[in-house]
Amino acid sequence: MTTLRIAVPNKGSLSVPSEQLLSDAGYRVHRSNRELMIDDSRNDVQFYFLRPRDIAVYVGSGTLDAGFTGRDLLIDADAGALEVMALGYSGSTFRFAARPGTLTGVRDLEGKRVATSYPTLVQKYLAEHGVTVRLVKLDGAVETSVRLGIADAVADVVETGTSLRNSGLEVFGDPILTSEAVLVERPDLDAESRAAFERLCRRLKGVLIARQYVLVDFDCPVEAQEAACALTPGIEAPTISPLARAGWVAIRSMVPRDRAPFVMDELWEVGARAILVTALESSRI
Ligand SMILES: Nc1ncnc2c1ncn2[C@@H]1O[C@H](COP(=O)(O)OP(=O)(O)OP(=O)(O)O)[C@@H](O)[C@H]1O
Ligand SMILES: O=P(O)(O)OC[C@H]1O[C@H](OP(=O)(O)OP(=O)(O)O)[C@H](O)[C@@H]1O
Ligand SMILES: [Mg+2]
Repeated sequence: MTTLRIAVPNKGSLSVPSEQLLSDAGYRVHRSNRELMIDDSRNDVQFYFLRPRDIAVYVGSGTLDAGFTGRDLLIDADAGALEVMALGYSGSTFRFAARPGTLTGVRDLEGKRVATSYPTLVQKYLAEHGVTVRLVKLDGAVETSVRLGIADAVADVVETGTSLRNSGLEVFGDPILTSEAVLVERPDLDAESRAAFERLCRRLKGVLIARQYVLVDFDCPVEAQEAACALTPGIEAPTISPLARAGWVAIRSMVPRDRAPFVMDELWEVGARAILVTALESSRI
């Protein structure tokens, strides 16, 4: 059995939720003493804890088989790692920003000084739009650069927008990118590693689906069965079981978590009773 070598962020926004996802998927990933590597031999996996920015470099070069990173970091690394699955956390947009009223679109940036810690991502976008700028490469706290006079605009990660507001800046133009945490793979996985990697993907997907859905059980008069199933089509199809009460059936189905309260109201309206919602721990769909 081959051992899959996986890169996990050692700090920053991606670190805790990546560890949580792996742990929920049954992997032993928790570091008690800031270990640099954990050998989860029961699952034939080794976890390497690396700087988020470096993960796509290790995976792109084939040194490690897979990794957890951000889509923006992946594109900025431009190292050949491939996005396989969006993971639904550490969401952000990547935007241009400047002093309010000074710039309105990407074309206004021609010849201007643009500060960023994602130079490759920004250059790629500007090249696609035929715009040439003077890039100012910074390590962080990019928003401060305009006030200090080193740049005319910034290109940076925006989550809540608080950092921009606090620096007196405003986004302009279209979003450069919508980002979230992603699972990446090396470009040349061999057949044996691929089988192990696909097992990892199934496990992660199982947890992501369990987070997105709840299980809804309810009793339903036979004459309302069709209307109830239309409200709860599930992923495949609802399960219908006989009930020890003439004229009634029991129905079980998966419902998107954020829709559950509305579906419960609508089921009640069509005559369903004893409506129960249960959280899922994991799944294999
Ligand atoms: N509020 C946020 N600030 C920074 N990055 C965020 C935020 N929300 C989501 N992200 C995503 O997290 C990744 C950046 O992680 P990284 O660890 O480099 O920066 P960080 O979370 O700001 O940590 P630090 O600056 O403390 O090192 C990117 O994919 C980015 O899109
Ligand atoms: O839209 P917001 O919710 O304000 O989040 C986005 C900001 O957070 C991050 O900065 P961080 O605090 O990590 O500092 P850094 O720029 O030095 O990494 C990021 O670089 C943005 O500046
Ligand atoms: Mg940061």
